Amino acid sequence: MDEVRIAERTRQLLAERGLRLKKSLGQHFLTDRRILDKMMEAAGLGPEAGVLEIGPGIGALTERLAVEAGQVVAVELDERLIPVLSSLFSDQPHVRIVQGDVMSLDLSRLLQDHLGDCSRISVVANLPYYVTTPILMRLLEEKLPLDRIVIMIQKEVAERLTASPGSKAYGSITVATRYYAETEWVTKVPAHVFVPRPQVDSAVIRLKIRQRPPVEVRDEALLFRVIRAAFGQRRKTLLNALSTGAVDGEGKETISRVLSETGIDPKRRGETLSLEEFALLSNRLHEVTRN
Ligand SMILES: C[S@@+](CC[C@H](N)C(=O)[O-])C[C@H]1O[C@@H](n2cnc3c(N)ncnc32)[C@H](O)[C@@H]1O
Repeated sequence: MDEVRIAERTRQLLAERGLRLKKSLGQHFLTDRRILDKMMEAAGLGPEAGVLEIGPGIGALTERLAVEAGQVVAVELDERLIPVLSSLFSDQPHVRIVQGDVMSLDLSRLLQDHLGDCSRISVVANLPYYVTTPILMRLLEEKLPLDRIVIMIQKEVAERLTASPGSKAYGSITVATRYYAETEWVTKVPAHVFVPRPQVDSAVIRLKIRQRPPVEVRDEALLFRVIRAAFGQRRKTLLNALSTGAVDGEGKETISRVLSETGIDPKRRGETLSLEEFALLSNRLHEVTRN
């Protein structure tokens, strides 16, 4: 089906059910088959693969996942969409629809209950934009048994997640994400392929979850505090940004010593540091402040 026909079908389905879309829930439905093709290619599914979809809407992506994956569990917050989804997949027992908020559900349990028999599990989703970052950080920080995450998100956020050190888009979320996953750009998605059309462009990115972090870190929580502090005051030098007490109350003297011992120029700005340098810094800080 081409884009215009899918868009028509989407509008018709919504009209038949008397559904008015909720902007507050980020309800923009995808109508472009070629974008779905690219998402499927990036996800590399198969009969042994299980998929968690977040926000199935009226099932544009779910229909493709049902064909390409062995098991699918799709979590939708909007109760009004559940009957639409249930009737669409009533004869496909390998697709389970769960009503709930992905931010409060027990995801580890959900994956175990529905996808426990799959040899690998991916998240594939066109995420609601108002809650993209919290969802992504939850998926990563909980260390769920995931292999890949293929998500459509706001283009600016995709640029942040795939940015290089020193670039304008590089931020604390770039570094934090890199600790858990290898992040790649898949494709840009123009606003006109959605019904209704959002105000911003989107993009699809892929995260390959790492078996183990690429750097050795003594204290993960401290690493993330250092990253947040360094980016919290982007205009300041590293020495000044980290000496405001934001990292465990440490003052200028300790921070200066740690920077000199790790060979990191105190005049650099936080946004130029790589994950490896943040790890070096937080490990040294851990040693110095522990003794
Ligand atoms: C951008 S739409 C994607 C719809 C569909 N997957 C598509 O591609 O056409 C996001 C969907 O996420 C749902 N949603 C919003 N917040 C949610 C949450 N906290 N938990 C689960 N689903 C949510 C919305 O109701 C909406 O259906």
